[in-house]
Amino acid sequence: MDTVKAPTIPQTKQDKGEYTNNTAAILVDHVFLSFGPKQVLKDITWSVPSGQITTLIGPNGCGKSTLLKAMIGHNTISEGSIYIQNEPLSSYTNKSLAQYMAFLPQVPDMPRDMTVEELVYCGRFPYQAWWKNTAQEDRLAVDEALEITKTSHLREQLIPSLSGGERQRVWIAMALAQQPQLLVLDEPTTYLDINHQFEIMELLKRLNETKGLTVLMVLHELNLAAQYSHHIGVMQEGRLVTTGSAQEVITESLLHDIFYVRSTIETVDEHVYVKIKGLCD
Ligand SMILES: Nc1ncnc2c1ncn2[C@@H]1O[C@H](COP(=O)(O)OP(=O)(O)OP(=O)(O)O)[C@@H](O)[C@H]1O
Repeated sequence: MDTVKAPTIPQTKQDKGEYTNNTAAILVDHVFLSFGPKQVLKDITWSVPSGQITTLIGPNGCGKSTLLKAMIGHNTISEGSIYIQNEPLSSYTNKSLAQYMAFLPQVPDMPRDMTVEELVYCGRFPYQAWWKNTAQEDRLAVDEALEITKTSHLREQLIPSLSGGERQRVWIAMALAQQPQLLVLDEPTTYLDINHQFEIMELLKRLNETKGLTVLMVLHELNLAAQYSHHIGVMQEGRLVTTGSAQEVITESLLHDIFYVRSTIETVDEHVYVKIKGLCD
């Protein structure tokens, strides 16, 4: 590992002592990213706290997926630095990174002729080596992942035959078989009905609470983001415009300025509920 350590990033929340660099799962330091002449990420500095659920929100095309992929090394940044657990991202091998984090893209490639069990076994790839027999550990990890995601009964079923909700749980099972400390998901509730959206959120919450899994995701549904996130980052036109708890971040004026909608925000027992009334005039 490289000896370069992550810098101290003065952000409002960190200044308040709410979390520190020591607990940063990922730290983004003055990151810029361009695709050809198009600058998509503009001077982003952010710390994703370990052991928490962090969500990135923002309008279509503002750069959320691009930032997410940059944070896990799938997009090459033009300027700035990214640190994973205080070590430069560049000091990780693909394998060591895959043992630390699992990534679920927005639309994962769908293997046509694989069963659920075979797919979940793919999550064990980072642990395989020719000199090691990991069969027993692999089986335990796969069984546990299937059990946690309530997909054991689907073991023998082919992936294309699953419903949207089942498929999403199976992808999460594959990610869990990877035994990551950090799970990164790009819009995990897309295409799911409201019941299955909550089911996925409850699963992530349970994993966070019982296994200490750090979760970083992109969500469009503001009520889910508000209800399930400890920490929220808001993007607009390639910039991270604000970060904080749902109560701090999700306000009527923010929804007006960022999404151009009129809303009412209600807080009940410290939970934030968003009611969208319509477009701004
Ligand atoms: N590989 C690429 N090459 C060129 N432009 C890209 C590439 N990937 C993303 N972009 C552009 O970068 C901008 C941000 O895209 P990104 O997917 O990060 O937005 P997003 O906030 O995740 O959007 P959405 O909410 O619609 O998924 C868009 O204008 C997109 O066209």
